[in-house]
Amino acid sequence: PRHYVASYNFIASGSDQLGFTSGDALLVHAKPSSEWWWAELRGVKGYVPASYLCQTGDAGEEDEIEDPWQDEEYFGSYSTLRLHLEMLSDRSRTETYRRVVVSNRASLRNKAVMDLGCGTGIISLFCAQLAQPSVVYAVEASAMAEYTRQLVRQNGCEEVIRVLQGRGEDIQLPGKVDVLVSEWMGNCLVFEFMVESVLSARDRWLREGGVMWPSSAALALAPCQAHDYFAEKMAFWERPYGLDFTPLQPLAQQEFFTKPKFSHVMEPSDCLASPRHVISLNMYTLQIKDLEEITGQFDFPVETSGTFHGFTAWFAVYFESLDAGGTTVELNTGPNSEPTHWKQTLFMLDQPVSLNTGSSVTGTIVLRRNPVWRRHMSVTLSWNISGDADNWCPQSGTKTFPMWR
Ligand SMILES: NC(=[NH2+])NCCC[C@H]1O[C@@H](n2cnc3c(N)ncnc32)[C@H](O)[C@@H]1O
Repeated sequence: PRHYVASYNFIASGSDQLGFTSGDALLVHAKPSSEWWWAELRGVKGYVPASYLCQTGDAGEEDEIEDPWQDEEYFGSYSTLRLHLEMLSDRSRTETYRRVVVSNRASLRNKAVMDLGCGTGIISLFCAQLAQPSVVYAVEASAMAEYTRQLVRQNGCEEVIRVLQGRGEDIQLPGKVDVLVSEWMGNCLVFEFMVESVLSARDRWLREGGVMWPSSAALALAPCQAHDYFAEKMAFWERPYGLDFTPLQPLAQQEFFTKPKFSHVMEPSDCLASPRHVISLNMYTLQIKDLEEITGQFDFPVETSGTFHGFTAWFAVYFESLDAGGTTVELNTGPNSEPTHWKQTLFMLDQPVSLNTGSSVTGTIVLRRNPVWRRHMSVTLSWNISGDADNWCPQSGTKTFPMWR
């Protein structure tokens, strides 16, 4: 963050704007655009007009406008093998995409396909190797694209696959495509918000009546116990080495339970109620503006008495057949399916609550996209425990988890 002083008064006109008086010292946290910056004044944050401010201290040295998509860091992370190895090593994920190609091989004949965010090109290679599309546009923004070209040649697919290095938003295709396939899913389905790039490519390049793979997506949720995680991060401070370290527990709650826990492996037996799909996305009708705030409702009848430590979330995506009436292929990242590299995401409550069968946990989940950092979001879970008269614990609560900003 950098210090600026206000040269003029500014009256805020939107709920997300920050008003100030000439002479105020503001802290600028981010510069998502050259017109509006994200700043703080006396603990309040909001958008401010950049032209009203001038830098204090080392004036003149203008720091670069930060990219709200953090594309340099994002695509940088995909230019090394680490993430590609993780994804390719995820057999459930990769075999599912292969199964989609194989079960649609006849209908893929002579079709034009776009593989958005192809990475090493695995999906494109499946298409060219296991079916006979007329062309596959393999689009990849990171430096990996150079190697993807080599892999295409190495596997004799250069007749069919054309690797285009660039962002899906920027590249030009010679024509529209019949199928838009992508592996865009992040934690809690939308983290990283690559889904926006997929929708942008759909609107630009998918022909009328073309097919989206995945065709739909769902976020699943369940109230759960997480005894191991709670013991490891919170109960630990009760009596380490015979000493009482409980004054550290508020710190532990802040440090370990404020953000969601990625890559959590939940046992099916940890579920206190049958998991539900709380959010469903239709990839044909979903609009980019819908991504700003996605809300789901839930009502979980408690089936297993136990300790309600938090909620666990995961996703499933569905690939409809190119043939009317053909079978839909599912990729499910939940605790009852083949493990995947996404595993599940655990949201820990501040205080565990004991739950008895007969009660129910009802409430909402809201995914709110970060207005400044466009690949980030927050998840707000609000719950109400009803139908358990003899329970003295707090009956309702709400908690907002940043992912990550
Ligand atoms: N499932 C995920 N969470 N990530 C897996 C796919 C991500 C791959 O798509 C590439 N990628 C991501 N966004 C884009 C984009 N807009 N244009 C081109 N390539 C992209 C990225 O460089 C990486 O190789």
